[in-house]
Amino acid sequence: MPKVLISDKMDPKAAQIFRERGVEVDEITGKTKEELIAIIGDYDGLAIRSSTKVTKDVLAAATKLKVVGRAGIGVDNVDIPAASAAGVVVMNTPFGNSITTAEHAIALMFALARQLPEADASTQAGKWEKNRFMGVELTSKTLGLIGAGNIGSIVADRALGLRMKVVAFDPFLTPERAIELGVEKVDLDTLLARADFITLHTPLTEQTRNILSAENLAKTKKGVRIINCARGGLIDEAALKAGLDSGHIAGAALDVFAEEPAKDSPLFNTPNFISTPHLGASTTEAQVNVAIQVAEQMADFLVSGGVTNALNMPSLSAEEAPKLKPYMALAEKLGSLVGQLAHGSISGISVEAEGAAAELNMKPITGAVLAGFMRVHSDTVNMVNAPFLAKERGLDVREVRHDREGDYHTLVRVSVATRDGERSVAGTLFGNAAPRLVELFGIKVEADLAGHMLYIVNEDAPGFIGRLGSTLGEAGVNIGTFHLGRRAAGGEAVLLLSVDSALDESLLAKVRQLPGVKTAMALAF
Ligand SMILES: NC(=O)C1=CN([C@@H]2O[C@H](COP(=O)(O)OP(=O)(O)OC[C@H]3O[C@@H](n4cnc5c(N)ncnc54)[C@H](O)[C@@H]3O)[C@@H](O)[C@H]2O)C=CC1
Ligand SMILES: O=C(O)C(=O)COP(=O)(O)O
Repeated sequence: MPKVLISDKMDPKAAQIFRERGVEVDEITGKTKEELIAIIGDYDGLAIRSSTKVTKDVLAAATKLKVVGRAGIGVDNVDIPAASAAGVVVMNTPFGNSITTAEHAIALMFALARQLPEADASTQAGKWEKNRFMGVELTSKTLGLIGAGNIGSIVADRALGLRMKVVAFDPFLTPERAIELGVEKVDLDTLLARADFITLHTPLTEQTRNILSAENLAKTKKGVRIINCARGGLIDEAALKAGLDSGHIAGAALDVFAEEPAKDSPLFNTPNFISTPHLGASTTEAQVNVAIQVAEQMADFLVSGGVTNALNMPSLSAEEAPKLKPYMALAEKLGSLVGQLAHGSISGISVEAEGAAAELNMKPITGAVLAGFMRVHSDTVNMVNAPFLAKERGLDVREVRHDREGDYHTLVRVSVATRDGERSVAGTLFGNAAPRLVELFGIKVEADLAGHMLYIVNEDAPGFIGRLGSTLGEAGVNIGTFHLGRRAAGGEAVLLLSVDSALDESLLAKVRQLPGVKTAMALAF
């Protein structure tokens, strides 16, 4: 039974769903990195929010880990390249808390416009300072939206409802989408110069880090009010403090900080500064949404191989997964076979699908081919990291679907480009379930690829099989299955034998000395 650790506070629905789906679950929150490292080796899945940092060290200790599920959106607390390299799928729940977070940004905008926290504190202190608090109206003001994705779009919609004008800076926002949203697409400098309020809704990336730098803050309109419900690193906090102190910035509301938990920020107690402790996603509704979604997605993956909302792997629905499973087993075996047989530098690999296979989602099939192919050289390769490793190694990967009718109802062919030309192997599924090799380097042969195997290329000549049988028998090697194929009578023949024990080099050397043998290799699946 797969086992998941929930390491951040999550709605109880998550644990309930895991259990209902046959996944064992432990909820242990508030662990330090060292404490997490000490226990993570026991788990197949890790369900987190923003507190748990899934670093390289944590991943290195997570020897069984297959999936990290983020009950929320931002995944800047997960080292995704390290997870990909370790073959761990990283998923998030991209929509479950977007409305809630957009509403928090709007709440902070109102709070800034009317100085609600200060007015509240003053009133409850018995001061009744009616003349101290003079707000601004939102109607007709310009809201500058940095990032017009899911949350930014909802913020824009609500702001338009408040009769604000919305200008948006987002390099990926198309003019058509801007029209659909009712916002004006502008460049960053224009936004900075025109906005009365600025709200940030981008992920934290190398491009967005410090997007409101000292230099950019200096370009804002005097009296601007700034809201950040996205990520702390987007704003230079020292420059923000200076802008508030000088009065250039009329107010700032931060839900997120460069360093969290933020316990003694220089911004604290600055007039017109409001803060909340990363509460953007904290509503009952959003937390139930993300808890259910993350648990469903992780259970799908751990129980049936379905992949949804993964950031480092193509999607594979829970309905598709069972259909694709035998194909992935076939693909992995074919990848492994070419990986073991094709020596020397390989510059490209192509995966072709014919018949029923051509109707399927090919990405997982290709991932499995690459995993099988590269696992020959490294034990840590799997479906998740194989495409990344292939890219890193400059391997040219192609996918081809044929709609022609072939000899088999379904066929997957894997070809590699080697120095000696293209080498290809092909396989089918018997009864839609059992992987079977049907072609090896242009020779028709039917074989299961399983366990220890002996691969021989020889000149087809009478008496060879008997001599081979005796050689193996004398060495105490029992033959399980025996598959033979040849180009033409008396021509080159291929033999694939499954044997009950591993073959050692001295036995292979003896086989190579048999008359007519060109190649003899041990294979393992
Ligand atoms: N405070 C909180 O509790 C929460 C914070 N968040 C944060 O909000 C962020 C945004 O969430 P979504 O809208 O769902 O993400 P999204 O991916 O739908 O939208 C992000 C937008 O930012 C844009 N973008 C990327 N690079 C940019 C750049 N250099 N300049 C301007 N725009 C750029 C993208 O094109 C995209 O449209 C998340 O990445 C997360 O960090 C999300 C949920 C809760
Ligand atoms: O979903 C996100 O990106 C968030 O920042 C929400 O964070 P949280 O789950 O509340 O720690």
